[in-house]
Amino acid sequence: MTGLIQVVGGAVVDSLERPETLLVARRSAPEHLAGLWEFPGGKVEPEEEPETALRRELAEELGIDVRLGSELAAETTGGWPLNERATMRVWFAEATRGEPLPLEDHDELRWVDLRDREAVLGLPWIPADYPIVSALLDSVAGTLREPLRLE
Ligand SMILES: Nc1nc2c([nH]c(=O)n2[C@H]2C[C@H](O)[C@@H](COP(=O)(O)OP(=O)(O)OP(=O)(O)O)O2)c(=O)[nH]1
Repeated sequence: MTGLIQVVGGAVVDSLERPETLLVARRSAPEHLAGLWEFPGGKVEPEEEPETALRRELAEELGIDVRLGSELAAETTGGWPLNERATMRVWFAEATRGEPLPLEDHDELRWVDLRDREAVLGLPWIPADYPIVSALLDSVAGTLREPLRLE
C-alpha cells in the first residue's frame, strides 16, 4: 500500500479503432474544481479493481456502459500524479450502451476534436490534467494510423 488515493479516469472516445473525438466533462463541484474540465471518473473503492471502479463511475456519472481499450501509459506505476495525495490511471473507453449525459458531478459534456490540439489544451482543465491530456493527444496522433489496442 502506498497510502495514495487511487483515482481512475475514462478517456471516452467515439471509436477505439478510429478515435476522432474525446468526451470531456465539466465539474460542477466542489467549489474549487467547479467549471474545470476533467476525465469522467473517480476514486477506486477499497477492494475494488481499478477497471471495475472506472466502469462504475462512468455508469453513475454518464449513464453509459463501456468497452475499455488500452491504458494511457503513465510515468509511474500508480498512474499520473494529481497532487501529493492522489494519482490517476486513465483508460481509453468507448460507450457500448447509452448516450453520455451529465447525470452526476458535471454540468456539461463536450465532444472535442482530437486533431485540434490547441482547442483541447485550451480548455480550462483541472491543472494536474494538462500533462495527461497532452500525452493522450500524442498517443492518439499515433493511432490515427494504428488502432488502439483492445482489451
Ligand atoms: N474524475 C477525475 N478526478 C480528477 C481528475 N483530475 C484530478 O485532479 N482529479 C481529482 C479531483 C478529485 O480530487 C479526485 C477525484 O475525486 P472525485 O470527486 O471525482 O471522486 P468520486 O467520484 O469517487 O467522489 P467522492 O465519492 O469522493 O465524492 O481527483 C480527472 O481528470 N478526473
